[in-house]
Amino acid sequence: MLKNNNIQSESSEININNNDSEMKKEKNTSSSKIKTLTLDDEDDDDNDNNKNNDENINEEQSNDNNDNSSTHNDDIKDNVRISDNNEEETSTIKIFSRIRPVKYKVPNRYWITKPEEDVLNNENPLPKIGFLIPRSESQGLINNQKEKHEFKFDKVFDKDTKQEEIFDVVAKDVVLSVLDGYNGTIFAYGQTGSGKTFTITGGAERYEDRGLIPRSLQFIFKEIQKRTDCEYSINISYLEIYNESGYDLLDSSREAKKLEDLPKVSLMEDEDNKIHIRNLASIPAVNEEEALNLLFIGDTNRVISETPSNPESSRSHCIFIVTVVCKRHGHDAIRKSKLHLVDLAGSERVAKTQIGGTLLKEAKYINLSLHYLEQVIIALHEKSLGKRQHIPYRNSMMTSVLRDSLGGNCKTTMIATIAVEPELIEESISTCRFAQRVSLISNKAKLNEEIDPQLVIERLKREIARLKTELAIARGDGEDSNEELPQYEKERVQQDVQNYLSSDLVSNELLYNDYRKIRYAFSIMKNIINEKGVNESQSKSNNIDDEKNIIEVNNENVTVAINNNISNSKLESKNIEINKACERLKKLIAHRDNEINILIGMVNEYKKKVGESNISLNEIRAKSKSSTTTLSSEIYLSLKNKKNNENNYNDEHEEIKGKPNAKNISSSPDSIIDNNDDTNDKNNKKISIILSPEEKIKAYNIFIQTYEPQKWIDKQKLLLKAKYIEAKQLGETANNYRNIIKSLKSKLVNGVDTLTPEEKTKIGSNASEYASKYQKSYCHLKEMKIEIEHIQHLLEKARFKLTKDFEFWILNKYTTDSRIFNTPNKCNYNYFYYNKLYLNIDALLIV
Ligand SMILES: Nc1ncnc2c1ncn2[C@@H]1O[C@H](COP(=O)(O)OP(=O)(O)OP(=O)(O)O)[C@@H](O)[C@H]1O
Repeated sequence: MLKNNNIQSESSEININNNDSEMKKEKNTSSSKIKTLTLDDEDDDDNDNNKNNDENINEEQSNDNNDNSSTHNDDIKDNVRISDNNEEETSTIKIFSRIRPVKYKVPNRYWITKPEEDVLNNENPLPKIGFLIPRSESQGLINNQKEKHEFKFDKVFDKDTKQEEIFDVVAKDVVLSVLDGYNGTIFAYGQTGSGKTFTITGGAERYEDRGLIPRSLQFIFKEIQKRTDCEYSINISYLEIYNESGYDLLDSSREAKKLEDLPKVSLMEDEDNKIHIRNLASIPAVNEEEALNLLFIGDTNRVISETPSNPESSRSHCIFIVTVVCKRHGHDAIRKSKLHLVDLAGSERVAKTQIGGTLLKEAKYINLSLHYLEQVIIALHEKSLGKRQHIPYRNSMMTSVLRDSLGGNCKTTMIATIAVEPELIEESISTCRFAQRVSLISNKAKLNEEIDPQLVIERLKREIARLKTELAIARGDGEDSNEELPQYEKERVQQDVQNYLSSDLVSNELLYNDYRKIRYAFSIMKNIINEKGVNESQSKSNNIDDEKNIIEVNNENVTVAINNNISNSKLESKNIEINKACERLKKLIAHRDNEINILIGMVNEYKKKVGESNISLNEIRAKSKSSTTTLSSEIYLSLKNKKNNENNYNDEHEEIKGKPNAKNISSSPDSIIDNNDDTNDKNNKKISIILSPEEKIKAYNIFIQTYEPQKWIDKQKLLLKAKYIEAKQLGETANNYRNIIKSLKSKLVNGVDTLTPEEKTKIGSNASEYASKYQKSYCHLKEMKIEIEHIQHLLEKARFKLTKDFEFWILNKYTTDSRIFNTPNKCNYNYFYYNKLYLNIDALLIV
């Protein structure tokens, strides 16, 4: 059961370490006791250890080259213990590998060994993935280079594995544990382009390609519905770590054009060594749609703020956090757990990539943080062997955030994404080696349960009220008289009894110190029990008595019981009951009606948006017809306020400012550079290229002809249209069912006295048949809504990407080929300034 959580965005401080398993009062973690965490704030001995670890890595890697590389530690793997009190589970991190489909035909240099095929290793068989690196003939005849490399995994997923299977095997158990109150982490590791984002978030093309995040959200909300003994609240956060700085991806207050526009988060550590993320929004989601919407906001911010240096690859680490709070009915303790879904940046080594500039800077940061991750993993292994105590989590932001996921209070799973193209195999072997080390880490997942003082107060208040009532009765203070209970009091008691019987809450009690009310409540309950007994015996015997017709419309637990053959004295009250049940049914239908209208409104909106996205794709063309001064491309480049940059920046700034009449020129339709220097924020310069309408049309037409994703965009638009038609038909069918139910119901009500019992039975079973049809089409419509929203989101992302790609394309064209604009002189003039400015700014960004 999900708590209808209307709270605003929760505290902007997220506590990562939920490592208090014992019931205890929340400790005072006031800001005075929390200190800001600086990442280089590491003990000296760690630096020494880092050095040792470097050596260890090398040593381990060279070992791996010389002997069997199946280092997956079977002893530890088997050693999953559950402590006596069942609140703490020690287990090693599970590792999986997933092979990405090859992008072109390549020689097959890998194989998968299933456990049953592994005749040499029968004791603890695990699947293996193997790679072949043929010996290089250029190294001569005597060549000891190892050709075959094999690695064990808990499971190896081959190229054709569906996303659904990945979720079922890799994520389901972790998500279930999170709902039970344990922390869980799933992280993807692998080289650029090996399928980490595809696995964690999903593919950008098809609904079936949804990744672990949307599937986990769907699973969580479905599971919560089933768990009626608990009240859950779910909060979502989405963090991106780029070059050792953290950003909140769920910010929708500002129009982010680049990563630096997003709110920056910081890490704090309290006196209990718990890490808190400051300034990261934690937004409540009451249903799957809301949670998916937050994912979409984060994903869109991710796309918009993608660094231009390498648009094809994510150069940052992204962590999607689901916080689950569970209150069990009748318990004072609450369970608070977190699910981290982590998409790490590409793990390729800098040395191998011939890159420079911003890319090199990014790669260094990525490598550094992944290197620190590796160090943490090695240190954890050494700790398990008793060789060291301290783990250098604080060396990087990513390891600080994932502190509990690695060797802490968490059930962690890693998925190694593998590319098997021959030129990428070496990197894939590195990924597998990394995974083998990860598999050695042992985590202690604890049940994150703590007493909630609020719940205790509520329980004590109830207890006091009960004791007061009992005391009043014991003293004889309770009201008692021979007078009959007034009608309004009777109705109130009736309502109380109904609430009492329908509520799952243990806290829901009937407390009266008036004997008349107590007696009346008992009589109501007696009647209900008697009636229930009659109904049950009837349905058991499956023999519909001519005298008694019972119609059950099982639509969201609404049961309409109509009993015809009842004594005159009870007839009136039965009629009231029937009317009440009809009213409830009416309300339910009106409610559903409303929901269907909303859904239909929504699909209509999508239809409009499909039209709009057509417009947006041709936006530039359309707008340019009506305006001569519209910007076709605006690129906001943020200059960092670094002292060492300032001089460069000011020089550049002066140079542009010094150009004659920049502002006057901006109103002309010719291509110019508009240096918008009246902004207050000196660090945020806006550089615009203004093209004439003709130039814009021309540029866009050329761009779109070769824009590969356009084909996919067109296909998705068609698909969306088809889905819309399907949803509309489904909505109409549901409406028809609803109308039929309505007319059957009124037939029944109007014919209470005139219809024969057979007729009533028939109408009743018809109504229940249509109710279940209605329910089915309603559920189907709801599923379609999510699918339509997903496609819509993919299109939105594609639209952002198209805009960005067009901007960068136009920028490159500007700098390389001004002929397309047909105004060679002016373009050359602008090209000169623009190109110069752009390059300089790019240089400034490399701090
Ligand atoms: N299992 C798969 N099935 C189909 N396509 C896949 C699969 N894995 C990856 N792809 C495709 O390969 C491309 C690269 O994948 P993806 O972006 O997930 O890589 P990545 O590891 O996240 O890269 P980076 O580290 O650069 O972000 C994408 O176009 C993606 O759709």
